[in-house]
Amino acid sequence: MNTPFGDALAAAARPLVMEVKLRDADGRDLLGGRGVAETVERFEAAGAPCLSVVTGHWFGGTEDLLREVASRTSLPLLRKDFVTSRRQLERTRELGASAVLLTGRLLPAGVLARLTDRALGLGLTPFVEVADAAEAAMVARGPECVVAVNNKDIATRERLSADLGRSLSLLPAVRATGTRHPVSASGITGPVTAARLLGAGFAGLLIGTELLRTPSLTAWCAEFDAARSTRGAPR
Ligand SMILES: O=P(O)(O)OC[C@@H](O)[C@@H](O)c1c[nH]c2ccccc12
Repeated sequence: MNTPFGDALAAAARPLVMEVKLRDADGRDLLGGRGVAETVERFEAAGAPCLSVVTGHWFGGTEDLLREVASRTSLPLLRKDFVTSRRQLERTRELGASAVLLTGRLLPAGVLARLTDRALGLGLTPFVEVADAAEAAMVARGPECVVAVNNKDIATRERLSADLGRSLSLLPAVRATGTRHPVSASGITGPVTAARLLGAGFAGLLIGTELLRTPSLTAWCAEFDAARSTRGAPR
Protein backbone atom coordinates (compact mmCIF):
# COMPACT_ATOMS: atom_id res chain seq x y z
CA MET A 1 0.00 0.00 0.00
CA ASN A 2 1.24 3.49 -0.80
CA THR A 3 1.35 6.09 1.94
CA PRO A 4 2.41 9.74 1.76
CA PHE A 5 5.00 9.21 4.49
CA GLY A 6 6.54 6.03 3.04
CA ASP A 7 6.40 7.32 -0.53
CA ALA A 8 8.10 10.60 0.37
CA LEU A 9 10.87 8.69 2.14
CA ALA A 10 11.32 6.26 -0.76
CA ALA A 11 11.51 9.06 -3.35
CA ALA A 12 13.94 11.28 -1.43
CA ALA A 13 17.44 12.10 -2.59
CA ARG A 14 18.34 12.29 1.12
CA PRO A 15 16.11 9.79 2.91
CA LEU A 16 16.40 11.42 6.31
CA VAL A 17 13.41 11.83 8.60
CA MET A 18 14.52 15.00 10.39
CA GLU A 19 13.12 15.38 13.87
CA VAL A 20 11.74 18.38 15.73
CA LYS A 21 12.44 17.65 19.40
CA LEU A 22 12.53 20.48 21.92
CA ARG A 23 14.70 18.85 24.59
CA ASP A 24 16.86 15.80 25.11
CA ALA A 25 16.00 13.16 27.73
CA ASP A 26 17.94 15.17 30.35
CA GLY A 27 15.93 18.31 29.70
CA ARG A 28 18.60 20.18 27.71
CA ASP A 29 17.31 22.51 25.02
CA LEU A 30 17.87 21.22 21.48
CA LEU A 31 16.61 24.09 19.31
CA GLY A 32 19.57 26.29 20.25
CA GLY A 33 17.64 29.54 20.24
CA ARG A 34 15.88 28.84 16.94
CA GLY A 35 12.13 28.80 17.02
CA VAL A 36 10.00 25.96 15.75
CA ALA A 37 9.28 27.83 12.49
CA GLU A 38 12.97 28.36 11.78
CA THR A 39 13.77 24.73 12.58
CA VAL A 40 11.11 23.53 10.14
CA GLU A 41 12.41 25.91 7.44
CA ARG A 42 15.95 24.70 8.00
CA PHE A 43 14.89 21.06 7.58
CA GLU A 44 12.84 21.83 4.48
CA ALA A 45 15.76 23.72 2.96
CA ALA A 46 17.93 20.64 3.58
CA GLY A 47 15.50 18.57 1.51
CA ALA A 48 13.81 16.61 4.31
CA PRO A 49 11.16 14.39 2.67
CA CYS A 50 9.18 14.13 5.91
CA LEU A 51 9.56 15.26 9.51
CA SER A 52 9.20 13.66 12.91
CA VAL A 53 7.67 15.69 15.73
CA VAL A 54 8.19 14.55 19.32
CA THR A 55 5.07 15.24 21.36
CA GLY A 56 6.23 13.08 24.29
CA HIS A 57 6.59 15.14 27.46
CA TRP A 58 9.93 13.49 28.38
CA PHE A 59 11.34 15.53 25.53
CA GLY A 60 9.44 18.75 26.18
CA GLY A 61 6.84 17.90 23.55
CA THR A 62 3.14 18.72 23.44
CA GLU A 63 0.25 18.26 21.05
CA ASP A 64 0.52 21.98 20.29
CA LEU A 65 4.00 21.43 18.92
CA LEU A 66 2.62 19.00 16.34
CA ARG A 67 -0.18 21.39 15.49
CA GLU A 68 2.32 24.20 15.02
CA VAL A 69 4.63 22.16 12.78
CA ALA A 70 1.63 21.00 10.73
CA SER A 71 0.62 24.62 10.20
CA ARG A 72 4.08 25.48 8.87
CA THR A 73 4.77 22.67 6.42
CA SER A 74 3.00 20.36 4.05
CA LEU A 75 5.61 17.61 4.48
CA PRO A 76 4.21 14.33 5.86
CA LEU A 77 4.66 14.28 9.64
CA LEU A 78 5.37 11.44 12.07
CA ARG A 79 4.07 11.83 15.61
CA LYS A 80 6.58 10.43 18.12
CA ASP A 81 5.03 9.68 21.47
CA PHE A 82 4.11 6.68 23.56
CA VAL A 83 0.80 5.93 21.92
CA THR A 84 -1.15 3.09 23.50
CA SER A 85 -4.82 3.81 22.70
CA ARG A 86 -7.20 4.24 19.78
CA ARG A 87 -8.17 7.65 21.05
CA GLN A 88 -4.56 8.83 20.77
CA LEU A 89 -4.51 7.61 17.16
CA GLU A 90 -7.62 9.62 16.33
CA ARG A 91 -6.10 12.65 17.99
CA THR A 92 -2.87 12.14 16.01
CA ARG A 93 -4.85 12.28 12.79
CA GLU A 94 -6.76 15.38 13.92
CA LEU A 95 -3.49 17.14 14.71
CA GLY A 96 -2.31 16.69 11.14
CA ALA A 97 0.15 13.77 11.26
CA SER A 98 0.51 11.19 8.46
CA ALA A 99 2.36 8.59 10.51
CA VAL A 100 2.41 7.47 14.12
CA LEU A 101 5.03 5.81 16.29
CA LEU A 102 4.06 2.42 17.72
CA THR A 103 6.67 1.14 20.14
CA GLY A 104 7.27 -2.63 20.17
CA ARG A 105 8.80 -2.52 23.63
CA LEU A 106 5.63 -1.04 25.16
CA LEU A 107 2.89 -2.96 23.42
CA PRO A 108 1.89 -6.62 23.73
CA ALA A 109 1.58 -8.30 20.30
CA GLY A 110 -2.24 -8.24 20.27
CA VAL A 111 -2.38 -4.54 21.13
CA LEU A 112 0.28 -3.72 18.55
CA ALA A 113 -1.74 -5.55 15.89
CA ARG A 114 -4.97 -3.77 16.88
CA LEU A 115 -3.35 -0.34 16.92
CA THR A 116 -1.70 -1.08 13.56
CA ASP A 117 -5.11 -1.93 12.05
CA ARG A 118 -6.70 1.12 13.58
CA ALA A 119 -3.90 3.45 12.41
CA LEU A 120 -4.15 2.13 8.86
CA GLY A 121 -7.93 2.49 9.00
CA LEU A 122 -7.47 6.16 9.86
CA GLY A 123 -5.00 6.66 7.01
CA LEU A 124 -1.97 6.84 9.31
CA THR A 125 1.22 4.96 8.47
CA PRO A 126 2.38 2.90 11.45
CA PHE A 127 6.04 3.64 12.18
CA VAL A 128 6.80 0.60 14.30
CA GLU A 129 9.97 0.75 16.39
CA VAL A 130 11.64 -2.48 17.45
CA ALA A 131 14.66 -3.16 19.62
CA ASP A 132 15.12 -6.91 19.18
CA ALA A 133 14.18 -9.80 16.91
CA ALA A 134 11.19 -10.85 19.03
CA GLU A 135 9.68 -7.38 18.64
CA ALA A 136 10.32 -7.45 14.89
CA ALA A 137 8.48 -10.79 14.73
CA MET A 138 5.41 -9.12 16.33
CA VAL A 139 5.02 -6.56 13.53
CA ALA A 140 1.61 -6.93 11.90
CA ARG A 141 0.89 -5.89 8.28
CA GLY A 142 4.60 -5.19 7.80
CA PRO A 143 4.31 -4.33 4.07
CA GLU A 144 2.09 -1.38 5.05
CA CYS A 145 4.37 -0.15 7.85
CA VAL A 146 7.65 1.64 8.21
CA VAL A 147 9.68 -0.58 10.54
CA ALA A 148 12.50 1.07 12.46
CA VAL A 149 15.24 -0.27 14.70
CA ASN A 150 15.58 1.96 17.77
CA ASN A 151 19.29 2.10 18.56
CA LYS A 152 18.56 3.39 22.04
CA ASP A 153 16.75 1.85 24.94
CA ILE A 154 13.48 3.38 26.05
CA ALA A 155 13.72 1.37 29.28
CA THR A 156 16.52 3.77 30.31
CA ARG A 157 14.61 6.76 28.88
CA GLU A 158 17.12 6.81 26.03
CA ARG A 159 19.80 8.26 28.29
CA LEU A 160 22.48 5.69 27.51
CA SER A 161 24.55 5.72 24.36
CA ALA A 162 23.18 4.23 21.18
CA ASP A 163 24.15 0.86 19.76
CA LEU A 164 24.25 1.18 15.98
CA GLY A 165 25.37 -2.45 15.80
CA ARG A 166 21.79 -3.26 16.81
CA SER A 167 20.56 -1.77 13.55
CA LEU A 168 22.98 -3.83 11.51
CA SER A 169 22.21 -7.07 13.29
CA LEU A 170 18.43 -6.57 13.17
CA LEU A 171 18.19 -5.56 9.52
CA PRO A 172 17.37 -9.13 8.34
CA ALA A 173 14.59 -9.44 10.96
CA VAL A 174 13.21 -6.06 9.91
CA ARG A 175 13.28 -7.06 6.24
CA ALA A 176 11.46 -10.28 7.16
CA THR A 177 8.45 -8.18 8.26
CA GLY A 178 7.93 -7.38 4.57
CA THR A 179 8.32 -3.64 5.08
CA ARG A 180 9.46 -1.60 2.09
CA HIS A 181 10.92 0.97 4.44
CA PRO A 182 13.49 -0.38 6.91
CA VAL A 183 14.72 2.56 8.99
CA SER A 184 17.43 3.06 11.59
CA ALA A 185 16.44 5.50 14.35
CA SER A 186 18.06 7.29 17.28
CA GLY A 187 21.58 8.08 18.32
CA ILE A 188 22.93 8.45 14.79
CA THR A 189 25.85 10.87 14.78
CA GLY A 190 28.11 11.94 11.95
CA PRO A 191 27.36 12.07 8.23
CA VAL A 192 29.78 9.25 7.46
CA THR A 193 28.10 6.88 9.93
CA ALA A 194 24.70 7.87 8.51
CA ALA A 195 25.90 7.13 4.96
CA ARG A 196 27.20 3.75 6.13
CA LEU A 197 23.83 2.76 7.56
CA LEU A 198 22.17 3.50 4.23
CA GLY A 199 24.94 1.62 2.47
CA ALA A 200 24.20 -1.38 4.69
CA GLY A 201 20.66 -1.48 3.32
CA PHE A 202 18.47 0.85 5.35
CA ALA A 203 15.99 2.80 3.22
CA GLY A 204 15.89 5.72 5.63
CA LEU A 205 17.24 7.14 8.86
CA LEU A 206 15.51 9.07 11.62
CA ILE A 207 17.81 11.70 13.09
CA GLY A 208 16.98 14.27 15.75
CA THR A 209 19.65 15.54 18.11
CA GLU A 210 22.53 15.46 15.63
CA LEU A 211 20.74 17.55 12.99
CA LEU A 212 19.33 19.96 15.57
CA ARG A 213 22.76 20.55 17.08
CA THR A 214 24.97 20.67 14.02
CA PRO A 215 26.11 24.26 13.43
CA SER A 216 25.66 23.97 9.67
CA LEU A 217 23.05 21.60 8.32
CA THR A 218 24.19 22.49 4.80
CA ALA A 219 27.73 21.35 5.56
CA TRP A 220 26.43 18.19 7.28
CA CYS A 221 24.33 17.30 4.22
CA ALA A 222 27.24 18.00 1.84
CA GLU A 223 29.45 15.60 3.82
CA PHE A 224 26.66 13.04 3.89
CA ASP A 225 26.19 13.24 0.10
CA ALA A 226 29.94 12.96 -0.43
CA ALA A 227 30.21 9.94 1.88
CA ARG A 228 27.36 8.22 0.03
CA SER A 229 28.85 8.77 -3.38
CA THR A 230 32.34 7.65 -2.34
CA ARG A 231 30.91 4.44 -1.03
CA GLY A 232 28.81 3.98 -4.15
CA ALA A 233 26.05 3.25 -1.69
CA PRO A 234 22.81 1.84 -3.08
CA ARG A 235 19.94 4.31 -2.85
O1 LIG B 1 17.70 12.50 18.81
P1 LIG B 1 18.06 11.15 18.25
O2 LIG B 1 19.02 10.41 19.12
O3 LIG B 1 18.50 11.25 16.82
O4 LIG B 1 16.72 10.25 18.29
C1 LIG B 1 15.58 10.60 17.59
C2 LIG B 1 14.36 9.76 17.98
O5 LIG B 1 14.53 8.47 17.54
C3 LIG B 1 14.05 9.82 19.46
O6 LIG B 1 13.68 11.13 19.71
C4 LIG B 1 12.98 8.85 19.93
C5 LIG B 1 13.07 7.50 19.83
N1 LIG B 1 11.98 6.92 20.36
C6 LIG B 1 11.15 7.86 20.81
C7 LIG B 1 9.89 7.75 21.45
C8 LIG B 1 9.24 8.91 21.77
C9 LIG B 1 9.80 10.14 21.52
C10 LIG B 1 11.08 10.24 20.89
C11 LIG B 1 11.74 9.11 20.54
